[in-house]
Amino acid sequence: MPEQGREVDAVGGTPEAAPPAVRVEGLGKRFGEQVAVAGVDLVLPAGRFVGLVGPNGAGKTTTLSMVTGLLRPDQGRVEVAGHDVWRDPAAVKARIGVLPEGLRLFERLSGRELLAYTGRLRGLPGAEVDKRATQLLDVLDLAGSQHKLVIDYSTGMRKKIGLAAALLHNPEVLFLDEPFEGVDPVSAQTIRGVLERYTASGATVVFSSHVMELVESLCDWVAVMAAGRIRAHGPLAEVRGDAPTLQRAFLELVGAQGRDAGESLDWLGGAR
Ligand SMILES: Nc1ncnc2c1ncn2[C@@H]1O[C@H](COP(=O)(O)OP(=O)(O)OP(=O)(O)O)[C@@H](O)[C@H]1O
Repeated sequence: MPEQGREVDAVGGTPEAAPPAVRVEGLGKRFGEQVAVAGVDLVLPAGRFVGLVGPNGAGKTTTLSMVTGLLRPDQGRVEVAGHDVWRDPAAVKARIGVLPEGLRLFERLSGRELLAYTGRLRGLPGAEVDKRATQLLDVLDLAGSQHKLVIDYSTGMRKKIGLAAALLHNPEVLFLDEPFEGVDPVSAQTIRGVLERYTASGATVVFSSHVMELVESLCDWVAVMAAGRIRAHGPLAEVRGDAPTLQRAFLELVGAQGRDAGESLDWLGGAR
């Protein structure tokens, strides 16, 4: 598939019996004249920490929205944990947790109430919801703010309560759009710990990010997207190839090496 760019590995040793966490075939979406996703084929094996990276406007959010059942594709199909997202949405939604971009929460609930409500919507028994909510609030350092209304939360606190809500039912696959944006370094470290523990238990995390160092240090599987297409995907080491860092490999893959870094802004800076 030359138009899909280089596929650097097969499914990475996942046993035949276990369905991949995500299987995407011929996925496409356009908004008027703008092609946001231009026919993506992608297989993400289960149990991995997957990073979806790409420049602004590459189509990451549109892809994640279609994969998680939030946006209907124009073409193609998506399976998550072996279930078709658009034919069997209830089965998929029971198995996934989502932290979308521009997270919309029930603003007039407190953090604790939001988790109680989410847990009950997920069909968990009340006592179990309370137990898990207490643990998540504690681990994510939100216990002190649990009775504050969500509308009064900071950006980072909103990410953390959104993450707690997405994890509450212990999903098989967790999708996170820019989970570390607006999160302070201490909280980022906490979130990392939670996610590492979660994937170590066999679950899958798929997250989008612009921060290559973060992706390099967290992920064992990477998909690089540009202009609506997958440029490369596979184990981190293979996508990085001979490049010294993922950042360098990324710049080469998306064709941004040597781009004019502001030389044309001859009026900027200097003496007035
Ligand atoms: N609702 C929409 N209406 C019109 N165009 C859209 C819409 N959503 C996305 N697009 C366009 O589709 C393309 C892909 O956008 P998308 O948000 O998926 O990119 P992204 O990789 O998530 O970018 P970023 O890293 O900046 O968040 C862009 O050109 C964007 O302008």
